[in-house]
Amino acid sequence: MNVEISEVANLPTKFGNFKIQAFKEQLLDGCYKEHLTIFTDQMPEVPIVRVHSECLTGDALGSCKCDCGEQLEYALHMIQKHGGLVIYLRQEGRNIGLLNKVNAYSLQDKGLDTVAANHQLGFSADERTYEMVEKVLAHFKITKIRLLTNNPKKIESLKGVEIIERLPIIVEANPHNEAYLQTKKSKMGHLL
Ligand SMILES: Nc1nc2c(ncn2[C@@H]2O[C@H](COP(=O)(O)OP(=O)(O)OP(=O)(O)O)[C@@H](O)[C@H]2O)c(=O)[nH]1
Ligand SMILES: [Zn+2]
Repeated sequence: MNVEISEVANLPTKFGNFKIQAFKEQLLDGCYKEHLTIFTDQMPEVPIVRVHSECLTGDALGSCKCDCGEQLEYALHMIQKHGGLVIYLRQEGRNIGLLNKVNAYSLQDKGLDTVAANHQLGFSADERTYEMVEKVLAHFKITKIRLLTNNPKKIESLKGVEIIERLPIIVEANPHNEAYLQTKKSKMGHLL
């Protein structure tokens, strides 16, 4: 995997002061994906790590259809308090991309759930991979983590690191994401 790594820069936020560093992943087809790490100056020996997948609608637009935006805020808050890092992976729509995610949302408007909509479009329920996480953690010389997730598949998929503890990342449901969260629990095995 060919990865270009940026310098470290300061990022003051409403959650406190962080550092950021970008990782540009060269893909086989000549395209690239730019990921971001957001981390604290002080890092405990076993830091809290959140592997967050891009959700433009949830992270930036305040969408109520999912729990992504609130999970990101929770993660930044936790990391600011206890030390650690967020690995923000550009795997929009569980890696089907923004255009396909909007098509999936359109199918959900017609009654399909989040998994069935992906299948209808010819994708699996979750198309993400996590090789980048191994690369990032090696860069930070992190070998043991406390992982913020409810997703058992994510825990299984992370290689090259010892997950000392899983920390739940549960945010309150709302009328728009109740069915989505239920599907994540029943069809994708999320620990909700
Ligand atoms: N294809 C698709 N992607 C979605 C949908 N809703 C959210 N996403 C994407 O799902 C990703 C987040 O995954 P989640 O399944 O919510 O959570 P997770 O990261 O697997 O698990 P946690 O670590 O517990 O949060 C982001 O990339 C979102 O863009 C949807 O209805 N369809
Ligand atoms: Zn989302």
